[in-house]
Amino acid sequence: LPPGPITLPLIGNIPQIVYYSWKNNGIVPAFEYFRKKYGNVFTLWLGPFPHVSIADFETNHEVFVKNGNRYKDRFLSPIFEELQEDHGLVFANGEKWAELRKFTMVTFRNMGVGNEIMEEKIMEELNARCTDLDNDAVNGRTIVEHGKLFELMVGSVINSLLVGKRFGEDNKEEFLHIRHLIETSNEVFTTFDMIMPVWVLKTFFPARFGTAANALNTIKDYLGKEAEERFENLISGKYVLDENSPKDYVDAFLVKMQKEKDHPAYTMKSLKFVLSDLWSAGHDTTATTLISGFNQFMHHPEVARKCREELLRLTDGGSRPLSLKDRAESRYLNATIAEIQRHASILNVNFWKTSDAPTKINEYELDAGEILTAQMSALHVNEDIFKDAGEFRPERFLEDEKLIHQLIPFGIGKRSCVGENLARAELFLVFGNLLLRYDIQPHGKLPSTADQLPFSAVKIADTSAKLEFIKI
Ligand code: HEM
Repeated sequence: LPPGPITLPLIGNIPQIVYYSWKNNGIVPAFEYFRKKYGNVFTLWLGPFPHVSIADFETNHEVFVKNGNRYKDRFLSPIFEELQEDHGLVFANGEKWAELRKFTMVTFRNMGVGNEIMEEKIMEELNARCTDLDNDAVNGRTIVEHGKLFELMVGSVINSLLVGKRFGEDNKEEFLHIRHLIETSNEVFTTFDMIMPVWVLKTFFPARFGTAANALNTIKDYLGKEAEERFENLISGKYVLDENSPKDYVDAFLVKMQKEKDHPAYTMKSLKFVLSDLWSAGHDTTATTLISGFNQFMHHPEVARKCREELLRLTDGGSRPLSLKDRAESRYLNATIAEIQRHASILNVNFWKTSDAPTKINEYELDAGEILTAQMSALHVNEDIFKDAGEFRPERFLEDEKLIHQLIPFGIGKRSCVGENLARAELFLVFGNLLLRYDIQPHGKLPSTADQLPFSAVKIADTSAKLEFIKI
């Protein structure tokens, strides 16, 4: 195995991980400490299990892209293996997962490239939120809790793309209910539940196991109810599918279901799991990136100003909205979004992958079944790649145009993000058009740009401050 700290019997490197996380104030700085000491590929033992982290681009590319077929399996925690029954996209492996991943990517691509549904839905949502902001303005200023604004906006876009319904004033409660279900489920699943064998949970903690199972089923059933209704209407002839132009993800899935009647991936049960995964994986990630970005702008108004200058130039002084067609020419905005994503690096600890055959990484020969991961957050603070990594400086991507290829906020290889195209479109259109329409300033205290949960697996942005949106 690649080098790492000295391991102790049974507890492995847990004492060192805890100590260096505490000393450096977070898991990511602890990873950077280990990387500097042991190299870009290092092993940490979680109890009796070794984990190999890869924190540079070249090795990640070699392992997860060039030899990607060997690393397509996600390491699944026993409770997820039991509850997901190999359904869905995030906590599943095998042929059904591969088929659904391909279908989802093609469907999103068709929505984006073929007929621009994606851009239309994002802009419809953005325009509706801007109308609300303008209606609430007092003396041209609207005070906004930006955490809530972006959570609702992103939730609306996903819901609209998946089941064709955005959240307006009349059905905002539905959004809050979905948020509540996802938050409850996040609270229910602790590290303890993730590592315990299912028989232990079922035998000694049956109530706890029941609560976890219930939380997952409730989300799935709630998010799947629109699809269920549509399916029933389709069977009874009340709903007619347009095969050539499905209006959302559920339509596309139902078309496929009719064509592939015997395929185990295309069933109503499978659809419910997929909808739930797309919602959960696509919501917090995108909303957190938007919130982190605006928090950065409050500390770096000169960056917001430079983006605006570029956008005004591209849109003839703001006489039209920014569109995805402007992407190639928005060099400064693209560099800024890259720097926002580098700092926002959603996962402090990336999902683990297992290899299905013995492999060689650099000079190390790894057995089949070893656990590996592209440790993205560690890569994004790797000083050998991103000099002065703690600084927020979009210019770094303009000074060295190849640098952007070393940034992997959506992961790398066969398990990289399925929603990357959608997320990139959302980030570009929302950041760009809001900067074009509003001068945005802090209201009261400045939001923090630091991760609010540096000891957890997922990053959380500061949503406690308020912002002022001043129409330009
Ligand atoms: C800025 C926004 C987003 C970021 C930073 C992000 C990041 C990621 C990352 C890091 C992974 C795991 C990669 C790995 O295991 O190595 C992932 C997986 C995934 N993401 Fe995203 N994501 C974003 C938005 C979305 C959206 C909008 C959707 C869908 C609507 C989505 C759906 C998924 C799914 C389904 C997976 C699992 C893919 C698989 O295992 O095959 N994500 N994402």
